[in-house]
Amino acid sequence: MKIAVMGAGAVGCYYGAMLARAWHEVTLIGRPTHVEAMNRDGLLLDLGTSQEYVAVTGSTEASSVDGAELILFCVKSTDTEDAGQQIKPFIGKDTIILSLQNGVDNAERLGQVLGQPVIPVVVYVATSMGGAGHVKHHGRGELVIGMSSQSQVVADTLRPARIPVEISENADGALWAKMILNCAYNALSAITQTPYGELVKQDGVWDVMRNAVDECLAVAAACGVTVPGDVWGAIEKIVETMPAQFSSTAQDLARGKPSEIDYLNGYIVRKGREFGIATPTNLALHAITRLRELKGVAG
Ligand SMILES: NC(=O)C1=CN([C@@H]2O[C@H](COP(=O)(O)OP(=O)(O)OC[C@H]3O[C@@H](n4cnc5c(N)ncnc54)[C@H](OP(=O)(O)O)[C@@H]3O)[C@@H](O)[C@H]2O)C=CC1
Ligand SMILES: CC(C)(CO)C(=O)C(=O)O
Repeated sequence: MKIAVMGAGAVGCYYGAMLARAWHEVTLIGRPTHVEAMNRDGLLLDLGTSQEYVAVTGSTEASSVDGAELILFCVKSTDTEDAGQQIKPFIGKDTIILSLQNGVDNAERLGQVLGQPVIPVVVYVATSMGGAGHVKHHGRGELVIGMSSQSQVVADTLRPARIPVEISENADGALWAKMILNCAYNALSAITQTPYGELVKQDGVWDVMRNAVDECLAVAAACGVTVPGDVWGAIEKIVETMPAQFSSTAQDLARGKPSEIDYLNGYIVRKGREFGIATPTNLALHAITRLRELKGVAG
């Protein structure tokens, strides 16, 4: 299949590499340094225990989505509208579009820009960029994709490429479950530049997280969302499974990059206002993270 990835970063490069390894024709659209490295050497897929160069086509041009049957949209939530506008003129009417992004409203926002349906995907993977054209896989890789007439084709394409896929009637709920976990950890880790294991040792931190989560659940209920699974159990598990991890928001701030906080705690605050639900903990976490973002973490 002809596949384009919009946003050749940690997530886009990982799934792009897995698909290219399974003999799909993959074009990754990204920034010049990554694109040059991928076109020169191939994309280095670093699985920890093994490394291999995968043949892909790199491009800096959004027009390279032209002719793609499947698009994986993998930019940060802050870039959804811009990147969507860039690819819009080149998308076919039957092209399948997946949003592989955190936050709960990217598929909807992208769909509004493109004027065609976008399938939301919950991404359970840990990846990072190790340098130009070098993606590191740290664990997991499963995707939960929303139900649509195109979802079975997507699953049949991804599964043989060793990408575990579940089609869910409640992908929105699963996106919320992940966002609630992000609302509990990301801002606290970012503001204090502290890994999770250390964070929760401080008196009161579990209480702050519990308050943030209760607010999120109240807002989810007002939005008519059923959040699946044991939300608090999943939050407790993070400390056990990744005590040394800094949140992606902490990493963004440390690198001086815009974070996705407006689409995490910030989203809860906006939705809370809409429904008349007080969200003081999320409000404080969002505002302080934004201030740290503006001033820089060393400031
Ligand atoms: N990394 C992970 O392990 C996980 C990430 N996620 C989610 O997946 C999404 C993607 O995250 P991740 O891959 O880590 O982010 P990255 O920042 O690594 O990747 C996004 C890439 O897209 C590039 N980009 C943005 N806009 C354009 C554009 N218009 N044209 C070309 N390139 C563009 C960015 O460049 P630049 O930075 O220069 O703007 C960046 O290189 C996020 O929503 C994240 O929360 C979900 C689960 C796990
Ligand atoms: C799961 C968690 C909290 C892991 O760090 C994450 O998704 C993030 O950092 O954004």
